[in-house]
Amino acid sequence: MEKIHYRGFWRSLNQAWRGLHYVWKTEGHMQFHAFAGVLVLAGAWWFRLARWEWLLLFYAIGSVFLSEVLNTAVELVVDLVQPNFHPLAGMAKDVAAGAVLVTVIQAVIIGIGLFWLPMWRWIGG
Ligand SMILES: Nc1ncnc2c1ncn2[C@@H]1O[C@H](COP(=O)(O)OP(=O)(O)OP(=O)(O)O)[C@@H](O)[C@H]1O
Repeated sequence: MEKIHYRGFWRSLNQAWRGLHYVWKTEGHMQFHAFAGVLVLAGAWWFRLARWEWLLLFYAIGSVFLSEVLNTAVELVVDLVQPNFHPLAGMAKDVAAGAVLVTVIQAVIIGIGLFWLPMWRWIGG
């Protein structure tokens, strides 16, 4: 019984990983978000941000990744159920894209809030 649970766990993990791999391969935006995330974390290291600031950045970056993954899932389902043009299909995709925009705006606001002071000091302001 335990063994079946164990196998189920690894299979689920493998399926989730396959989903993430699909998003990475097919969504150029995801690669851009990852690149931006790495830059932001490098900035956090450079400016020696506090631990709580790192946590906030991870939260912001994770939110963007999460919304992009869910957006891709919505696009796939919409294309599956409505491959032809339909206003509702388009709106469903637009709404899902709106979720990504919300998290990106949130991340930008968090980034500005955390970085403006260290950057201001760094440029000698
Ligand atoms: N079946 C459809 N019916 C009507 N409009 C659609 C349909 N599919 C897509 N659209 C419109 O085209 C836009 C782009 O859809 P598409 O599937 O190309 O997403 P995408 O450009 O790949 O998005 P992303 O860049 O986030 O991956 C949607 O936001 C929607 O407005």
